[in-house]
Amino acid sequence: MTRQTDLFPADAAPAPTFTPTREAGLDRLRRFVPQAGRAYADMRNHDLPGHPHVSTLSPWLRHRALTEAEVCAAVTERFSPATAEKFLQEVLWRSYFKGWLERRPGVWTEYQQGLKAARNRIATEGGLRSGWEDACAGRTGIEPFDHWAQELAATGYLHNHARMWFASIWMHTLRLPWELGADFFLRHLLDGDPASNTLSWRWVAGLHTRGKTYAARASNIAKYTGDRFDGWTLGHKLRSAGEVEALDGPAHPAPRDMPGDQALPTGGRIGLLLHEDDLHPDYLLARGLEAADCAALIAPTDRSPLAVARHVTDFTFALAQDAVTRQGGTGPVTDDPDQIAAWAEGFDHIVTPYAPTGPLATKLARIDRPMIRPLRDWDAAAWPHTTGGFFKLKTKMADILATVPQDMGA
Ligand SMILES: Cc1cc2nc3c(=O)[nH]c(=O)nc-3n(C[C@H](O)[C@H](O)[C@H](O)COP(=O)(O)OP(=O)(O)OC[C@H]3O[C@@H](n4cnc5c(N)ncnc54)[C@H](O)[C@@H]3O)c2cc1C
Repeated sequence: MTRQTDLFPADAAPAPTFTPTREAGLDRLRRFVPQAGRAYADMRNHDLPGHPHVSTLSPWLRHRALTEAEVCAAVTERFSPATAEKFLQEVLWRSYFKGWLERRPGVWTEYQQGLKAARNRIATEGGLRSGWEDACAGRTGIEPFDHWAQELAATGYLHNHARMWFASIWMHTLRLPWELGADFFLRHLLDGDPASNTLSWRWVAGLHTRGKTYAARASNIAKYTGDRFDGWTLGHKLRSAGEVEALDGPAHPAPRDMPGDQALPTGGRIGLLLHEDDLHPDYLLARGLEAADCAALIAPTDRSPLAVARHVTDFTFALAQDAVTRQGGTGPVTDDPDQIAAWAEGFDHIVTPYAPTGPLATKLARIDRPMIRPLRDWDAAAWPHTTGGFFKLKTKMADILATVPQDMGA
């Protein structure tokens, strides 16, 4: 998936690879843990070749092939929560976005409508279309931006700081609709997530924290990329902070109620349906689930109306297959809800992890069959505090970490 070009010199540290198994995720976690304390707090903002200062765990976390609880457990076994606070907070950002969107599913629909409108515009506005094509292909002439576009397409991953700079340049300097940028990310990121991606793009646009936008600065890019890019030239190409304006949009909808937990059935033949949003049924097994078989539903191609990168579909499929195999399952691993419906006929009950707002939940809803959807303790603890800003959730970190043993089924 990676390629060598001027932007990927042969002597640079190799890009991380993402093997689609839980074992590979656990191995990445074991190697990262010693760095999750002060080293992470000091260095996490540096976007350097090989990404040595961050965990690169997101492709596994996004699909819950590794869970937030077990990642936090591994880190807090080594460091006190105070020493690892920065890292633990980043994991909580994921829970914040997942809960925020779950409580306001209309924002996902609004994004999809915005994307449709933006695609209509590129069908009729030639200038916009070529600007969008150049941005996706990494040929805008803005050197770091072009590098990140190519890095994303080649590796399926971008550092958080690069994502922020990229999104800012996309909408504030290139003046492209933010929804097209969010779509470009979703089509290529192995960790592409309806909540983290949509809400992060909205945050850079000034739509999440209303009126507060993020401006990419040349000096900041130069500093945190190890001076790989010429900051002086870049400074003349980027719109300055004073020229960057927050976008306007409708007010946030009021949060809907928390989803309830559901008890496991006490008898009958049970089929366990895993899915791309939760591939590790540790909490269900700990609650006493005894399933006769296991299958998995995925929806990577539903991330976008455009073609989703092959590395995304392959990764998602293989990770789901790995999860079913680990459970000794013989059921289908598929993006076809009809196949799942046919498999489900062999059982009295279907149990499936609660699926949050996004393409998978939409697909799951097309299966005309009642399902039991237990909620993870982690989500049950975090999501009630996602009705406002991140700060509210951050203050609940100790309570959320307290759910780790139940969530992991320890
Ligand atoms: C415009 C934009 C789009 C993004 N799109 C996605 C996306 O589609 N999917 C996704 O998982 N993350 C997304 N993020 C958040 C973040 O960039 C990635 O989670 C992070 O870079 C993943 O790399 P890592 O595993 O090395 O992170 P680490 O720094 O090692 O953090 C550990 C874990 O914490 C979580 N995390 C860290 N930072 C954030 C954050 N800012 N928001 C939410 N969760 C976070 C991730 O699960 C990550 O694996 C986006 C950020 C921006 C600015």
